Amino acid sequence: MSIEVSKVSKYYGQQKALDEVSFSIKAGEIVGFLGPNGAGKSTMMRILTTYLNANEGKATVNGHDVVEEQREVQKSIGYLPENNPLYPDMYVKEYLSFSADVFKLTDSKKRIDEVIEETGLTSHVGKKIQELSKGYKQRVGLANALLHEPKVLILDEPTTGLDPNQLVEIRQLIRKVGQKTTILLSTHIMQEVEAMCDRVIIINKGKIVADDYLKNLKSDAAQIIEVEFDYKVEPELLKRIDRVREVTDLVNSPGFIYSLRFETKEDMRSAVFDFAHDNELKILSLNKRNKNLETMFTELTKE
Ligand SMILES: Nc1ncnc2c1ncn2[C@@H]1O[C@H](COP(=O)(O)OP(=O)(O)OP(=O)(O)O)[C@@H](O)[C@H]1O
Repeated sequence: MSIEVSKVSKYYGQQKALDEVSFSIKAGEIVGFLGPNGAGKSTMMRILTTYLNANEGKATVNGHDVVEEQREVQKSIGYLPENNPLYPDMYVKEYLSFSADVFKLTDSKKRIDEVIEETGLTSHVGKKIQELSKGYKQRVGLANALLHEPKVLILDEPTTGLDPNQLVEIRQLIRKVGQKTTILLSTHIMQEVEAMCDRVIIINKGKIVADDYLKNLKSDAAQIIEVEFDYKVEPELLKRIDRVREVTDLVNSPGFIYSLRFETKEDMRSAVFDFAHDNELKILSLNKRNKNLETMFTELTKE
């Protein structure tokens, strides 16, 4: 296992930021660590990168204990912290050389050129970091995290503050890096996970509330049918349709539109047509969509 976390708890004073968190990540996986603000993502990442100690539980990275073998963990892990701390006055190459010295890399010149190439920084090496766009600053942060060829990369909200074009580029870069490296990345945006990850671990208020591969979560997704009738219908009546879980009267829309949520993979549109026929209603429009992962995330992390 690349990362193994077992019943880790962390307190800040009285506050429990992590509550018996357990998960394991196999070599080669790209895993999204998803949760709303304050869920405990950064705290977990700081524990894995040895910057913070847990109060209870055990965590290992590449088989090394994060408390007992900190040096070994640091050697085998690349970390891009939230807010990507860089030295704005340094030139890109100068900064990477400085980091390589800190890491005590041998043959650092060759390795620096490799990471510059890998992260698409070639045309920007002669620039000062402060002159770079946010997207290119993230590339420098990634290049820095990759310098010592870590087996595991930990990226804390790597795409925060990027514009849509930069977002696409950094996501592609992370996917590319993920072909050779195990990645755990945190975010509070579900689409982000869909764009980059094979698997998602959802954390809320310090507890893991879901941990699965995206392909499984997608196949479990329920369906939502939005239907417009020619007449007002009591939601209670709509709840009698077979397998309806929830009825929402979309009162803000013009017309009589209702959203019906079904917990089944079977296409339920014909049941809605039958309902309209039996109740002498006409269907003016009908729209079926699968419950997306965004909805699932909202449900799992609501107050
Ligand atoms: N140094 C600290 N001292 C006290 N409380 C802290 C400290 N760091 C984090 N916390 C609290 O612990 C909880 C978890 O915080 P953490 O930063 O790990 O969450 P997060 O999921 O990374 O959030 P965000 O997405 O906002 O970065 C929050 O309630 C936060 O206020």
